[in-house]
Amino acid sequence: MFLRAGLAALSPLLRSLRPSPVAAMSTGTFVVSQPLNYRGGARVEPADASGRVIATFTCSGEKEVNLAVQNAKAAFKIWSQKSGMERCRILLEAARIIREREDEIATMECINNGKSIFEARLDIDISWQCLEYYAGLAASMAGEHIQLPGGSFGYTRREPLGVCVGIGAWNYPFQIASWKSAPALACGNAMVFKPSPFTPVSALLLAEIYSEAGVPPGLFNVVQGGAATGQFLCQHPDVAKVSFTGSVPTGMKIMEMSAKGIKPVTLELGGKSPLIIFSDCDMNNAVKGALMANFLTQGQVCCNGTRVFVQKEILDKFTEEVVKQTQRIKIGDPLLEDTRMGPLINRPHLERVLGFVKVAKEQGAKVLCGGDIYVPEDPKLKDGYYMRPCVLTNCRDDMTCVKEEIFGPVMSILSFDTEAEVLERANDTTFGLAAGVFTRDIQRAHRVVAELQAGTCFINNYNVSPVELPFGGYKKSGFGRENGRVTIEYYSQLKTVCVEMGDVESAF
Ligand SMILES: NC(=O)C1=CN([C@@H]2O[C@H](COP(=O)(O)OP(=O)(O)OC[C@H]3O[C@@H](n4cnc5c(N)ncnc54)[C@H](O)[C@@H]3O)[C@@H](O)[C@H]2O)C=CC1
Ligand SMILES: C[N+](C)(C)CCCC(=O)O
Repeated sequence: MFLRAGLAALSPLLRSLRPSPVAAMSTGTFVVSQPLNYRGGARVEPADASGRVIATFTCSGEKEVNLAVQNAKAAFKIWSQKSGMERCRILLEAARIIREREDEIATMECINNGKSIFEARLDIDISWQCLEYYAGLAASMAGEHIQLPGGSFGYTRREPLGVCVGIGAWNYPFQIASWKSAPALACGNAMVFKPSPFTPVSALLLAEIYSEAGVPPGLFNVVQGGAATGQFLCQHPDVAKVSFTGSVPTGMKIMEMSAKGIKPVTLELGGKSPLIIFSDCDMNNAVKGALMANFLTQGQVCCNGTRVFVQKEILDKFTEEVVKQTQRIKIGDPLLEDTRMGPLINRPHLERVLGFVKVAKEQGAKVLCGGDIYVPEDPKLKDGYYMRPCVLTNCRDDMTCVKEEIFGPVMSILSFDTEAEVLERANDTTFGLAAGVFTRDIQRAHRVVAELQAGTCFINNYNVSPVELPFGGYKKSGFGRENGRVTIEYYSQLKTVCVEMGDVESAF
């Protein structure tokens, strides 16, 4: 059931883990027959005899989760003893292999998720850059030395946490596995990663690449499954930390389970981010920014700027240009070079997104383009989950399409008069993942982002993600950060060592 959904754009079947070379037209079929768990440095079938079979993979149960954690514990003993430089070399080698195999991995990701091959390549670039970045930081992880009276002193050691769990969403499968594992491994941890059951195949490639690069067997393991498998992982007593990307309701459950074991969590959850376009913006860039903020990965992006606030003076011109460019987006077979939008992740999600458009119309919004099913000319793709990207206008702040995360290609345009007014409206949400502002006035740009309640803000661009910059949310969009130097702190702990150089002055 799950797997069919993830690959439905091309075929419900999976044939071989290595995709056949892609010519001008997609073959439309893809079948995986190799095991999709990775434990102790090799592909394995889950040990659970009674596991529930979903398409071609078996959900991992408690026994398999235990085995994966045991393998990770054993590898942690070896890995955590290595110097930062040793870890750096291996991570750099893994980054090099990803780069070398970029086309193969991108093709796999495209089939895995349905995003265009063009975008999948960008995801793979960001992934190897993330490994390179944390490889570079591995050797500089250090504590401090603190002088105390009488020649005594203290020092701190930055130590790994142990076995970390990564639980991924389906929108950026390979990238999420990289964003979680690269800092974890750089800090000396081991990881058990559970991909979304909708996109199970690409994390395995990362596991094999880590092994090929020289990590000890068991350092990075993949267990397949859904909520039940995720729960076994979160509740496992030997798991030291959970890093999660997904929806707010699941994030709450993860936090609850982790609380019982006093485990730190990183939560990268959803959003309903504002993008504010002032009348003094560079119009071309603002229009491009609005498309970047809404239509990557078929709009299924947590940090998308889906509430586009446009200052009244330029509303008509901006809207006209956005609609023109949205209508030009090439939808279709994601494996073709000129495609920019593939299918949504599965049928229920497509119906959910179309449902949001329907409600928007009922509540008075006007559909300027798209918002309906798209049937590609290629007969092999006619049952795919395609929809045309949608631009809504006449929106009000109280409409469902403006309040709730749609997670699809639906942009809501709202108009505003003043800076103070737009700030209040932009912040009037329980989410706080990202926000953006387009203006030529630099004072205003910085003043506005200082007031925006969001963990990641963009000035005069949107949805770029250099790995050097921390990424994460405020409010219900979660906490903890991914990427950037700060993430080292989320995958390590500080030990204080107090050293006495004199005699013990006893109170007794
Ligand atoms: N922040 C983001 O990037 C994402 C947000 N979403 C939002 O969530 C909605 C639903 O998408 P889903 O894939 O169903 O997200 P989800 O939050 O249910 O699942 C994300 C991951 O958590 C796992 N999981 C689910 N329940 C769990 C539990 N009780 N314990 C441990 N792990 C558990 C899933 O198997 C998956 O690997 C989307 O429509 C979208 O609104 C979805 C994907 C990514
Ligand atoms: C790469 N980027 C910034 C477009 C999205 C990354 C966050 C996500 O997992 O949705």
